[in-house]
Amino acid sequence: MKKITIAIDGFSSCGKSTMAKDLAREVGYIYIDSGAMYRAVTLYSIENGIFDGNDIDTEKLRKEIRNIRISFRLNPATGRPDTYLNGVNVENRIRTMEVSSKVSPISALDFVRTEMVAQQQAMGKEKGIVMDGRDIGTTVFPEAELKIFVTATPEIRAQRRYDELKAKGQEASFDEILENVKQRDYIDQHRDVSPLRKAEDALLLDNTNLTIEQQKEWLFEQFNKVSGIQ
Ligand SMILES: Nc1ncnc2c1ncn2[C@@H]1O[C@H](COP(=O)(O)OP(=O)(O)O)[C@@H](O)[C@H]1O
Ligand SMILES: Nc1ccn([C@@H]2O[C@H](COP(=O)(O)OP(=O)(O)O)[C@@H](O)[C@H]2O)c(=O)n1
Repeated sequence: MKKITIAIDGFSSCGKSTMAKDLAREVGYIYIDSGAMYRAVTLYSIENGIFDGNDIDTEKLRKEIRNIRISFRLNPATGRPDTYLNGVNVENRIRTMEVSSKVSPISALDFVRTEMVAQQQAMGKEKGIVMDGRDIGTTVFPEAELKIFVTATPEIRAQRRYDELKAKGQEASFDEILENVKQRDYIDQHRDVSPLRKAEDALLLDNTNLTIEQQKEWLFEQFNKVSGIQ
């Protein structure tokens, strides 16, 4: 069967990467978490003096962006890819609230997006890829054969992220997470470059009332329909 490209976009913390990873593993495709790439650039910026409070030294980041190398390697213990920043595993460090609170302004910078989109398109050259993010169906792979746009209520999304952080033993406040989810949605939807929006040809999935298993089944059905006619 011919390999296709699958783009999964949508709002923060609604389950995009969970369904994308499951599908990729099942059908033997590559999975790329594009949000992890923006999070890695944000971590780099925090650790390299690019932030002064919430102010970003954009000129410094512009000079350094080409030296920020992001890659993914399978973690045999979890069976999932870990994110590497310049060769160092940063999977846990990119998931903190500090990174979450700074990632959307970094992602709004045009030169950051140009670099990340180029890296993402190179990763998907051979097809057989599932990528999730905010602009995959609109900008990174506008020709993707299967496009999904996922949403759920902000409260449900915040609860899911809260449960996840708690399960990992991280300090978390539900109110702070809800505020962050809403703030990121707003910035992501209103930025000038590649704002978060549903591609016209994307299928809409509201998974507020779906379990992980139900949404996985739904995605498989869509995959089988589309890949069957390629
Ligand atoms: N349908 C669902 N019901 C309950 N929890 C879910 C569902 N889908 C995903 N989750 C959980 O919600 C959290 C956020 O999911 P994730 O896939 O990381 O979202 P996203 O990639 O959209 O930010 C994870 O802890 C995941 O296990
Ligand atoms: N393709 C993408 C993916 C993420 N992002 C940015 O990166 C942030 C983190 O993405 P993420 O997918 O890790 O977000 P979560 O919903 O998983 O928390 C988003 O809020 C966006 O600001 C983006 O701009 N474009």
